[in-house]
Amino acid sequence: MVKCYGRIRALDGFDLEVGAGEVTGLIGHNGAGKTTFVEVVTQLVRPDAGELRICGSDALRGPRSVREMVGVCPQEISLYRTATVRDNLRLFGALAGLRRAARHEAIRRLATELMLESVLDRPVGLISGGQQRRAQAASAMIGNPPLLLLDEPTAGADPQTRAALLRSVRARAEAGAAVVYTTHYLPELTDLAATLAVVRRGRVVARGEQSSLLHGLPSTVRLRFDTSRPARLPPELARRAVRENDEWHLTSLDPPADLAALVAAGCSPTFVDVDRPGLDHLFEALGAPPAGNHQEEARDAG
Ligand SMILES: Nc1ncnc2c1ncn2[C@@H]1O[C@H](COP(=O)(O)OP(=O)(O)OP(=O)(O)O)[C@@H](O)[C@H]1O
Repeated sequence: MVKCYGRIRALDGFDLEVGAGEVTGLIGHNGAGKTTFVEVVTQLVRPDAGELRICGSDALRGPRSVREMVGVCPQEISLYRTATVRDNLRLFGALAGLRRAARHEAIRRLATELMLESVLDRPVGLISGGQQRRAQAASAMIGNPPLLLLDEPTAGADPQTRAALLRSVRARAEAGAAVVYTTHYLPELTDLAATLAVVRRGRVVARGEQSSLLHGLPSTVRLRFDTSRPARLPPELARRAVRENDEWHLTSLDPPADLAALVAAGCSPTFVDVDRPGLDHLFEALGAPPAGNHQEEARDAG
């Protein structure tokens, strides 16, 4: 798929397939093209080239019913602020083709699932940001669409809101929905057992299970030693270690082996913790520019 804005190639050969029941984490730096992809799938933006298939049907040229197969939770809250949460959900339920009784039941179920019962009859503009996020997610899920697109649904959410949203997303995937989940936060994708699609400069540059994409990337082993005696790391480890205040940070592909080597050299730490490789390591390994580098992305695209 291709989408250009003047000289910027926001999508430049973007190719992604997500199976029923699969949660795919769409990750990438700011400006990589994630939101543009979501906008194309929800038909807010028309691509310059490419095709979009939803449940096997051509969504760009097909009937409206194909477009109704997508539930979307955009980055910005897009509910009617003066209407109550219940009325918003009724409207989205009707748009998704639910009849009155089914709508009523779906609102009851989602309100429980997303902890919205106490605010159902309050105007959206008067509830908290976290409650608005949950209401937004409920509006995307109400018709049980086979494809769910969630663009940073937990941005700014407190732990309780985050947990409720993640539970709901998992339940939708277990019920068979294909879910595309955009986030800058890898632990959420671990909680969702999501596969990853790493986006860079308008295309998917890495795709697969988290474990396989993170395999072979180094961990950081954090070590502290008895402050009364100077730590003497074996030279092979010292080359890979940096000191930060009272901690040593050791880059390691095999933390157990490195710890064994430390102890064998008579250098026993008083504290050990291992930071597993995360998104930063993955981006680094893929050679992406530093986070938030809009200008570089835009310039390189031009
Ligand atoms: N309407 C538009 N007009 C011009 N350029 C645009 C428009 N929308 C997006 N772009 C450009 O397209 C590129 C991709 O933007 P997009 O918003 O898809 O990135 P993103 O991966 O969603 O970023 P973020 O993580 O910041 O949300 C960027 O260079 C952006 O500036």
